[in-house]
Formats: sequence, C-alpha cells, structure tokens
Amino acid sequence: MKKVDVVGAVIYNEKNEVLCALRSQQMSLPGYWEFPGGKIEDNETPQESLAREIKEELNCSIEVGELVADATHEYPNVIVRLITYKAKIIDGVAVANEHEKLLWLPLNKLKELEWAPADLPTLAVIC
Ligand SMILES: Nc1nc2c([nH]c(=O)n2[C@H]2C[C@H](O)[C@@H](COP(=O)(O)OP(=O)(O)OP(=O)(O)O)O2)c(=O)[nH]1
Repeated sequence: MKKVDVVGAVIYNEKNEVLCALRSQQMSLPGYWEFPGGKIEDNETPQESLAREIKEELNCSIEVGELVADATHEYPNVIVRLITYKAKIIDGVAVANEHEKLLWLPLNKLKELEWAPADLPTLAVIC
C-alpha cells in the first residue's frame, strides 16, 4: 500500500487555543478536522515542510517548536505517518486558502470535533 510521511502543525495562540482546520470537499478525507500541514518532500526536513505548507495553506509564517507526536495510521487506501510539532505564528494571520474552515479552540474543546483518525495520538498528547 502507498505510504506517505505527513507533517502537521499544532499552532497555539496567546490564549493557548489551538488552530483546527476542516478538510474541504476538494481534499482527501473531506469533512474531517486536522492539523494543517502536508506531505514531506524528499529534499526537506519535516520542519521545512511544515513552514512551507503553512505558508501555502494559511498564508502566514510560523516558528516550529517541539515534536508532539509521531504515529502511523493505516487508512483503507493509504498508510499515513503523521509527525506533529508545536508551532506559533510569527508573521501574518491564518486564513483558509485550501481548507473549508479554520477554528481556534481551547484544549478542553478539541475532542468535540471529528478529527482525522491519524490525528488521535496527537490529541491524546495535548489534551
Ligand atoms: N495535513 C494533514 N494531513 C493529514 C492529517 N491527518 C491525516 O490523516 N492526514 C492525511 C490526509 C492525506 O491523506 C495525507 C496528506 O495530507 P495533505 O494535506 O498533503 O493532503 P492532500 O489533500 O494533498 O492529499 P492527496 O489528496 O493529494 O492524497 O495525510 C493532518 O492532521 N494534517
């Protein structure tokens, strides 16, 4: 089966809320919430991929911090290794260039959303 390495950002704001992104109908896994990010390309470190993907998807610059989780999930058609990092916005404001919706939520509300299954280990670490 196809295997992809994906990096996701757990972006905190000054109120300790986390940025949640809803996958659109044009994406795979539509209707699931995720940590914004994407596939790691061959010539990149995970941190470089993450900064690039966030610039593309959210139009802002981040500083990438510590690793949160590194876990592999087997979907029916693809195996996703999702590596997540803490991050904060250092320039600009997050806007949804590709996602259906963005939401800043406090940690105690995160589990109310329907997350992509690969994201559950990250949620278990942060809330
Ligand atoms: N960016 C991101 N992707 C995630 C998360 N959880 C999760 O299962 N994924 C999956 C969805 C995709 O199958 C894969 C790669 O993400 P991507 O953001 O590049 O997705 P994509 O729409 O370009 O993927 P594709 O349609 O080209 O296959 O990882 C997450 O929290 N963030």
